[in-house]
Amino acid sequence: MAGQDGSQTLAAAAEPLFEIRETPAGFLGAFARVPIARGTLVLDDPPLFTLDAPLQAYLFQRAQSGSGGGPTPVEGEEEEEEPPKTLEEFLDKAIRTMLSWKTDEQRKEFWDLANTRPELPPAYGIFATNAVQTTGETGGMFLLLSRFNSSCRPTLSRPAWNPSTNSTRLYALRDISPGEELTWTYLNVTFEFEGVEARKAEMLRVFEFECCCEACDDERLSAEERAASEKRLLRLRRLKERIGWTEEGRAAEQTSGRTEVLREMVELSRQEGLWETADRLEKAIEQA
Ligand SMILES: C[S@@+](CC[C@H](N)C(=O)[O-])C[C@H]1O[C@@H](n2cnc3c(N)ncnc32)[C@H](O)[C@@H]1O
Repeated sequence: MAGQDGSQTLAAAAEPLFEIRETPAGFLGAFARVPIARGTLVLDDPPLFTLDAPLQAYLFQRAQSGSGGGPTPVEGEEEEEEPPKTLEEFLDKAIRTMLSWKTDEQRKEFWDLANTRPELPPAYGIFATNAVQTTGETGGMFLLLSRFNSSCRPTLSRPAWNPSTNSTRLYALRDISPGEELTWTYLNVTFEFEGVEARKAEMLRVFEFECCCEACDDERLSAEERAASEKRLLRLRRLKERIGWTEEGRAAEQTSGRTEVLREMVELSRQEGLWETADRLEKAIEQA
């Protein structure tokens, strides 16, 4: 797909790190083209535009109350269109305005993105399907990041907004082989659930899709692997409860056996493919 490979993102790399192509599930995703070492900056993507939700809600309210949603139009440039009746229509219009400032190619790439929210006005539907938080309640629309799928065993870190480069970044959590899918976890709490079904239900509730990643899809996971995964997740959850992560729990951090519990959690996280969790737990051991 034109303009949708890693060469755009990391111009310094000798070869593009990834390509965008169809996944076995039939939608698009990002795949490693070359071996990628753990810790590599895989994506550094500036937003096409951002949308500040509270500001937009405020402007919509102002427009509704008749105090105007923007500057007073000059003679001959009054709005001819019907004013938006709902916040969704208002946001859709704001997005279309921002798109009008972009190039034809950028607009095309935006309109080609996935839209799993057909109940919404179309530009806002694309935004709702793909946007990722930058800071506070601001959502960023990223043309490349939007092609990266979710996995409950992600190969990449969660998007980190970098205010100095005005871009969001993804790093490799482990060594990645050519052909492997590059994913991050849309849900940040992969072992907070009473098993895989509860996690899938939460994905459906929050993101409105049935997760078919390698950790969730029964077609990609044997019954034994699934049972082992369930067992690990449950054990992780129990151990986490035992040592506690609240301020209260921290007070009890030095209780005997805590380091052993953390070590067991690191091992279980690695076996489960939760590399970021394993790293965080290792840091906690170092700091103890
Ligand atoms: C940000 S887009 C990712 C790229 C998208 N697959 C595409 O074709 O452009 C998010 C959408 O991709 C799909 N998706 C991402 N991760 C998924 C997963 N683990 N299981 C099922 N669908 C997923 C969902 O439809 C979701 O709304």
